Amino acid sequence: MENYLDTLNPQQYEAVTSTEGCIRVIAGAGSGKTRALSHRFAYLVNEIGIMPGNILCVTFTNKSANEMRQRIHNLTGDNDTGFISTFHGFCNTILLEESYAVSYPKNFIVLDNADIDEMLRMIYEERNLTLRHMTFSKARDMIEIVKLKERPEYYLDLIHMNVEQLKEKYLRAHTPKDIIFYGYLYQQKKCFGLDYNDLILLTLYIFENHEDIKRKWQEKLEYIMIDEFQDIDDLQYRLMKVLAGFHQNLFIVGDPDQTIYTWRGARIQYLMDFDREFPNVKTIMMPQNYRSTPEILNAANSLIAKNEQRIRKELVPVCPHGLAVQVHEAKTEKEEARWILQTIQSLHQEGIEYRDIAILYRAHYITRSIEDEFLKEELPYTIYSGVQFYARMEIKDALSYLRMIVYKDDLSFLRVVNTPKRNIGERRMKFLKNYAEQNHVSLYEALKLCVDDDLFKATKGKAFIALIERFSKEYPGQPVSEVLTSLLDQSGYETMLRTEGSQERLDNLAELKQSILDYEISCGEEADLEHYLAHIALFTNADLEMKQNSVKLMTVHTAKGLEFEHVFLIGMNEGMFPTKKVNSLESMEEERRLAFVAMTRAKKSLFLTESNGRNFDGSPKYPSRFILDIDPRYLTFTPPMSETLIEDARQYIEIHERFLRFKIDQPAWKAGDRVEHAVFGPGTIVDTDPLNNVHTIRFDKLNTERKISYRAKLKKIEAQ
Ligand SMILES: Nc1ncnc2c1ncn2[C@@H]1O[C@H](COP(=O)(O)OP(=O)(O)OP(=O)(O)O)[C@@H](O)[C@H]1O
Repeated sequence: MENYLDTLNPQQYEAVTSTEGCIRVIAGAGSGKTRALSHRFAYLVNEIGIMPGNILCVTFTNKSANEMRQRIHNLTGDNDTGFISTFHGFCNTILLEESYAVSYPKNFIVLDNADIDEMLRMIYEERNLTLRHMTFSKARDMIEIVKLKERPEYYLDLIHMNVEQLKEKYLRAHTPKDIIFYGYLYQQKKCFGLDYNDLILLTLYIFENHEDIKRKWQEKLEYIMIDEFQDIDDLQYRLMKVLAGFHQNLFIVGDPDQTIYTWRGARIQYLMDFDREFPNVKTIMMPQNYRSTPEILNAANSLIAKNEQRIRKELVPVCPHGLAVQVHEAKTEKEEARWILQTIQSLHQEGIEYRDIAILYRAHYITRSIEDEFLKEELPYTIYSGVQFYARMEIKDALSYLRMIVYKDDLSFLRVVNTPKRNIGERRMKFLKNYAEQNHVSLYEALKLCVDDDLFKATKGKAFIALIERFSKEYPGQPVSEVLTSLLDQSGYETMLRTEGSQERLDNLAELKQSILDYEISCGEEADLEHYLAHIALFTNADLEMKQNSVKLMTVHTAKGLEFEHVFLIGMNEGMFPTKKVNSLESMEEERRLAFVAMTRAKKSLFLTESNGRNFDGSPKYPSRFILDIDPRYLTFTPPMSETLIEDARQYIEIHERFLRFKIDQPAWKAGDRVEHAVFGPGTIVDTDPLNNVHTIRFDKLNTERKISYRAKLKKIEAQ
């Protein structure tokens, strides 16, 4: 049998066999990072004899964790694949053991967006807020920003305050922002719900305050490996440092050209400064690319070379030659979609499977015209990460039923008690809420205590309680997939969908059951219901298996880490890719890296498409600067682009670049600051919007507020 180590190139081999101390691998796209990581894990286990449970391998998504687990299983033959998870997933695992240290029960709930929305709904209802005050998605963003930036100590409230104290704080809040924020903390504490930030912060808190617990985990983790290190953020970095504090065996892999999460707090500096932060770091470079043809790599290399803030490195092709990268310019968006469809049809006629084709784009809205064409011609396609699969109504309902039989928590109760209808509508629910509040019991307990009252006579409350009690007793030891199947059947949920004729929803449930089966197979013994529920909130749409034989449509962010035989990168117009939102040179460089990530997903062929015409605001459409950045020797244009269009585009891009280069050398103003404007005189900053580079200022002499660009010179008026 071929030794698994023989499949590695010299750099990969070095990375795999350098086990002690701090190792940094700077690797290019498609250079076999995943291969290096999985083989290193296998090497530690097979050759050195390390126990898998003493290795932590951190991946960026659950999907990559699953893939990694599978690969490692194949290499080691061992069912115990140690800790392979995201940072959040790993904190979840730690908290399942240690949450008592912050007085949280073992059955805390990991909240996903839909849970948070459910809480927001309650808060809005209670405090008469409407979506006009803030949409749910803005409220979620606001909560995250407040947690990360404005009140980073918030978690101390969550840990030290009891429900009553948090409720006090919530009731005392009077601005919509405070009401929502404290309402959310109160709701969180009520059901011991934790969101992604809390998972990491609570873990860090426990480590900082409990030396024994910290030491236990540090000693356990003899080897730590981290993938996609270029996208690590502050909290994750802090956590990593603590975890590696004892054995100091840290292996990190990253590609500075693939940082695409700066907007979410990723700091590439951690990768670049790693050798200064840690002792005796060994750096290994992996430039060979095994994925793409030299034609694709030449084009990608010449694009990324345009970034100024960058360490120069080129991807070195290993694959044989293929076709040139094709650029297609269409007259309209509709024609662009039509061309894509026809090209896919002819690829298919040549024997290429639909599943090997991916369409990538910067933002979702662009898929509409593609979908129109595909639907007309019945070309099979799947959109990834549109509405999050796990956020779909029927999926949430099904998971809430599962959660209900384990946790009997209020959130799940609210979702399922009257779905299907059990005649427990608004009035009865209000009664239950009051009762629960006054008697300090959960809603489910309240129903159990009141079900014999007259108010509940005409309901199916009793049957619901019997169902939950029966399943609560019976689920331990049963496979999750079986529990779910009978629960959906006996609760009447599936019948309800069938009566409604919701075939799509039934199909989604079938998909969920399939994903649970896959989960059971990949997790082995750990696959009990509690474990499943503890991890489900961390799953995302991208984690679902991409099984169907259909063309895949997804954003470039979703495509990160994936590869496809044939890639169409579409909507390559100024304002779309790069997006309009770019407002600094740094974010333009991040945008270019994103285009680089997109191009390097392709193995055999790559098509870049764009269209003429006008944008929504009436301005003319230009081809993306990223197309013009690529050395034309590496592109074939079908049809050739008009010289005047290229000229106009270049002019537009030059002006835009000049604007981006314009340095804002102002002190950072904040709301409340008194400033002097050259024309309007003194005023007070009401708000500042760094995304659009604009302040809102109330000038003493004007009746209404003005939006003033960061470009305007302002002088500080010192307080008297
Ligand atoms: N030594 C090797 N010999 C042959 N093929 C290899 C070798 N190393 C990796 N490959 C192949 O190259 C491709 C890319 O590998 P992998 O997905 O591990 O890259 P990556 O560095 O994680 O990519 P990216 O960062 O772009 O997502 C895979 O198809 C893999 O099988």
